[in-house]
Amino acid sequence: MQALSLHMSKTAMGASQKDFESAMNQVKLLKKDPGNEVKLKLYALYKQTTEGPCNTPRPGVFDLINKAKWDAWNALGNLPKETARQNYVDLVSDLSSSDSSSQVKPEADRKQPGYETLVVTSEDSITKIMMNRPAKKNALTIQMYREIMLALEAASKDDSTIIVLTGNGDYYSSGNDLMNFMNIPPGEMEKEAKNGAILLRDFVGCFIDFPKPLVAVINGPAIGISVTILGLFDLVYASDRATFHTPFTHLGQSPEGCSSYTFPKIMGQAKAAEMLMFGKKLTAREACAQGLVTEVFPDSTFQKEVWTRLKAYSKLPRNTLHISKQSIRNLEKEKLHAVNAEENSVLQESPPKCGQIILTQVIRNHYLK
Ligand SMILES: CCC/C=C/C(=O)SCCNC(=O)CCNC(=O)[C@H](O)C(C)(C)COP(=O)([O-])OP(=O)([O-])OC[C@H]1O[C@@H](n2cnc3c(N)ncnc32)[C@H](O)[C@@H]1OP(=O)([O-])[O-]
Repeated sequence: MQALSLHMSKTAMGASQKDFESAMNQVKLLKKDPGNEVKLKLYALYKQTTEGPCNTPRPGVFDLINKAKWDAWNALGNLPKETARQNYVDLVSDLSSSDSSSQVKPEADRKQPGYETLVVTSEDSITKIMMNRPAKKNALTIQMYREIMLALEAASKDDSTIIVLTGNGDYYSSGNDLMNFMNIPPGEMEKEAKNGAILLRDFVGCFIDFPKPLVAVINGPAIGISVTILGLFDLVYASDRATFHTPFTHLGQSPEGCSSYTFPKIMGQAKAAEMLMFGKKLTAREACAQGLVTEVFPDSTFQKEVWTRLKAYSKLPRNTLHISKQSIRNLEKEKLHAVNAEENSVLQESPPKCGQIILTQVIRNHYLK
C-alpha cells in the first residue's frame, strides 16, 4: 500500500517532504539487500536532497567506502534538491515493488549487483564470493582486491551465517595480477609501492577482522597471496586438483597475508620454510597433511560434497557460531595486525632479488620475540 502511494507520487506534482520521509522509512524495511551500487545511489540522492551539491573534500584514496560515497554524491553535480528528492522517492518505490515480489521465492539464489570482478550470491544463509576472471586464472587486479574488501564488508552485515570465497573456472586464483606493477611511470615507483602496500595491508586486515566463519572453497590451483591468506580462514576445503604455490623468492618478494606467522604455526618451521622460502608447490593432499587444508575431496564430486556440508553447517545457530569465531580470533587479532604491518613494511622496502634473506628475517622475527 505504501509502495503504491509512493508510486503515485511519480505522476503527481513532485514528491513532498512527507513522501521523502516515508521513503526513508521504507528503505529500512527492505528485506533484500539492494546491492552496493543502489545503496550508493540512495546515499547520493539523500545527501543531495538534504544538503544540496557535494562541496566537502574528497576522502583519501584508501578510505574506500567514504570515497565511493563521496564520488556518488559528487556525480550528481548541481541536480536541484527537489529533483533529487523525487528521484529518491521513485527509486525506493521501485525497490519496494521488487522487494515484495522477490519474497515469493525466499530461497532463490540472489546475485548481488555492483561487482565487475566477482559474482556474489546469497542462498541458504551462505554468502558466496566468487572471483570471476577465469580467462586470467582469477589473478587479483587492484579492482578485485577492492571489490573483495567491499563484498566482505557487506557480508559481515548481511543475514548470512557462513561466507565462502571461491574461484570461477579451472583455477582458484593465480595470485596478484602481475600487471598491477606494470605501466608505472618513471619516478612513480616508490609512491606506487607504498600505495600497493597500503592496499595489501587493508586487504589482509579485512580477513583478520572478519567476524563470521570464513570458508575457502579451493576449486583448483592457488598461487601467491591466494595461498598466504588461507591461514586466516576457518575452513579450507580443496579439490584434489588444487595445488598451493608461493613462489616469492623467485619473484624477489617477501611473504604476506600473515603467512610468515601463520604458516610456521600451522605446519611447523621446516615445512613453512620449504614453502615460503624455497617455493615448494604442495598438492592438496600434502597441504592437508600439513594442516593448511581442512579436507580434500575428489574433483568429480567436490562441489556437491562441499556444498552439502556447508548447507548443513549453515543451519547451526548463527550467533553461537559467530561468538565462537570471535573468541578464537580475538586471542590473536593484535598479533596478526602487527605481523601484517611488519610484512607490509618489508614489502615496501625490499629491493627485488633479496626475497630469500628477507623471508628468513621476517619468519625469525615473529618466533624469536
Ligand atoms: C605484492 C602483492 C603480494 C602478492 C603476491 C603474489 O600473489 S605472487 C604470485 C603472482 N602470480 C604468479 O606469479 C602467477 C603467474 N602466472 C603463471 O605462472 C601462469 O599463468 C599460470 C601457472 C597461473 C597458468 O599457466 P597456464 O599455462 O595454464 O595459463 P596461461 O599462462 O596462458 O594464463 C592464462 C591467462 O591468464 C593470465 N594470467 C595468469 N596468471 C596471471 C597473473 N598472476 N597475473 C596476470 N595475468 C595472469 C596469463 O597472462 C594469460 O593471459 P592471456 O595471455 O590469455 O591474455
